[in-house]
Amino acid sequence: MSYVRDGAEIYRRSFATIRAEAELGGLPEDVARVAVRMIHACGMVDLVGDLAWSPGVVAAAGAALRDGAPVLCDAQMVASGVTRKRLPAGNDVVCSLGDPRVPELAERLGTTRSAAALELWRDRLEGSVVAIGNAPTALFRLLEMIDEGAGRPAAVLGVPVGFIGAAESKDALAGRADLEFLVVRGRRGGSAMTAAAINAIASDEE
Ligand SMILES: C/C1=C2N=C(/C=C3N=C(/C(C)=C4\N[C@@](C)([C@@H]5N=C1[C@](C)(CCC(=O)O)[C@H]5CC(=O)O)[C@@](C)(CC(=O)O)[C@@H]4CCC(=O)O)[C@@](C)(CC(=O)O)[C@@H]\3CCC(=O)O)C(C)(C)[C@@H]/2CCC(=O)O
Repeated sequence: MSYVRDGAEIYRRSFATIRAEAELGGLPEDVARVAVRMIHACGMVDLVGDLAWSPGVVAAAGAALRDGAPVLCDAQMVASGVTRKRLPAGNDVVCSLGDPRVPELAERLGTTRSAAALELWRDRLEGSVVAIGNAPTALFRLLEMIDEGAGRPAAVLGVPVGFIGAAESKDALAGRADLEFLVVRGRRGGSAMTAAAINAIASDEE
């Protein structure tokens, strides 16, 4: 059978197709580069219309990563998708969802495990890069924690997917003047897209 077998060539053609088909013209260059990689992860060139961002988000997240900030992820699927060799400072990629304390925390706090797991981020939140790709409750809880005085991340990529709370949690993030953020408005999102955004910000290489 005839098909492309060269990984680098597949990537080159994919990115060229996305740049030809997606309407990237209205995006700042740094956000466009992130959008291309997010589209690459989900195959939906119309994703651009759902993106919302604060003007400094890519620069802030990139600078934080170069300074060694950890990447705090809501789901292991997000953490697994981050390409470690793209990270500029051997950054820690943290997902606390599997910590043995989390089920009891969730029970006590009356919330999901995804939201409860953020309690274990408290000492690392300040200056971090937060990547939420699955759980709307984690994004809601992050905003509550920041309002309660927890550390302020350098940037928040808020891309949870789904039907219950996903759009609302991302609207809440996009309404924040005090945070650098990138969101995909509406129901679309997911771990792969979120990891792709981190990978784009972490390195200029395609
Ligand atoms: C309500 C939840 C949603 N999960 C979605 C989609 C996917 N989730 C997968 C997997 C394997 C996991 N999801 C959990 C995070 C689990 N999912 C939830 C919760 C019940 C609540 C989260 C919330 O509403 O904020 C959540 C459990 C919790 O108590 O927090 C997961 C921890 C469940 C588990 O396996 O224990 C697990 C994450 C594992 C990890 O990576 O660390 C899917 C792969 C579903 C599947 O198995 O088929 C899929 C992945 C989507 C993605 O790209 O990330 C929704 C649709 C996001 C949904 C939330 C919104 C809704 O409208 O329902």
